[in-house]
Amino acid sequence: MALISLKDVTKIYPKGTRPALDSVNLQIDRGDFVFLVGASGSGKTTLLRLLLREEEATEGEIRVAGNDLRRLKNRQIPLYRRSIGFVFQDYKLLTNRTVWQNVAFTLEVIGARRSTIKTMVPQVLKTVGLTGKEGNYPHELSGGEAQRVALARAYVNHPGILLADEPTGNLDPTTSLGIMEVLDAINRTGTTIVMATHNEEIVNSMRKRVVELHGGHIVRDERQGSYDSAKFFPDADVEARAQRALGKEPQQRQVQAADMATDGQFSDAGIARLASSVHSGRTGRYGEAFAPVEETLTWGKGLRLDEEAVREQIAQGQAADVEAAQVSETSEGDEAGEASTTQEAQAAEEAQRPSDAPEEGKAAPPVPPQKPQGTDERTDGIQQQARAAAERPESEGEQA
Ligand SMILES: Nc1ncnc2c1ncn2[C@@H]1O[C@H](COP(=O)(O)OP(=O)(O)OP(=O)(O)O)[C@@H](O)[C@H]1O
Repeated sequence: MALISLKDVTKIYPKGTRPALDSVNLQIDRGDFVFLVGASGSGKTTLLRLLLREEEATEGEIRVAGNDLRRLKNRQIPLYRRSIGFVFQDYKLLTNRTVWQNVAFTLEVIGARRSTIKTMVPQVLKTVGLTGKEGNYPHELSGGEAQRVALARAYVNHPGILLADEPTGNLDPTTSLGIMEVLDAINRTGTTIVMATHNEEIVNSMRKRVVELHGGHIVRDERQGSYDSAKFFPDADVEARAQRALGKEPQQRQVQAADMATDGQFSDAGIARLASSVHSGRTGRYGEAFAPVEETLTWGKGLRLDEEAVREQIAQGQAADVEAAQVSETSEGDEAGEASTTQEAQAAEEAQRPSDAPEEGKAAPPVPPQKPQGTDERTDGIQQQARAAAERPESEGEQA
């Protein structure tokens, strides 16, 4: 049975003029790595939000690891979400906590033992390449490092499923490569990954399953797919036609050259292709190999109900010890002039954990955690391959 299954799922937002998702059917197996692609507004984020149960489907059935999301009661949602890692484009780190504390927090709220935390946090920080940065606060990190903390936090309790919405959206090509290495390593431990992206370089290099949305419909589902933004961005199409009109062949897709440059040399061909492409210095249609997407993300703004639920609980005196943490997180977000972030909401909802705990037996079973299988070594291996690809003379790639 599929780990994730959507049957005739339609989502119409209260103010939506047309369905954000329209009769979507999708099955994702355990261990899959799925790229969700499609133009802005095609429904990628909506699909992820439905899986996280941040939004409810208007019609249709969604099952995740045996949970029928329609039947999930409000009090079961925090536990359900705890079994899913999620990563956003803009990190959502707790700004008043160090790298170590950000990662440890995820374990603390699920009641992990101090000794477990002491073992797990350094392991995961090593996996994402952040050893040595444990004491840094988020503002003392680069964008790539901050995203690695977000990944570490999403992964530290080895979720069966990791959802990522444009996790490389704000990052430069090399940093994006690092993030993809980590995601690839996480996927190899058995975690199912669903990642929304506009980044054709990544999709074309990694050759994973590609599910393409258009106007809320799935228009393509390929095992080892690619992504050609020319289909979605008229200017790219116009550019190609203009080149033809001038008697020039439009630029070869980078993936072909990258593919040939790395052919047969790396067991981890996807990352190696991406590394080769990134380090070749070739640029995409928009002048950058990894052009940042427009700031159109909507995901992560929908957890207010949970925050309300926490506030209510605090008011009822059920979580007096939680209040200080909740207030400090909220005021921090406010000080930054931002709406409270999903992570903060997650933190708040996680902070409910002690009062939730007795419910655990009744709640939907979490996605079985994945056992780490030498993630560190794999990541090291991938990094070595990436470095090797980076060190290869550029001319090789160009010749290919
Ligand atoms: N909270 C909301 N209320 C009303 N309409 C919404 C809401 N969130 C998204 N939509 C609409 O639903 C459609 C799908 O949006 P969604 O954010 O899922 O697209 P997307 O493919 O993730 O886009 P992007 O790549 O820009 O993030 C869009 O038409 C959008 O305007």
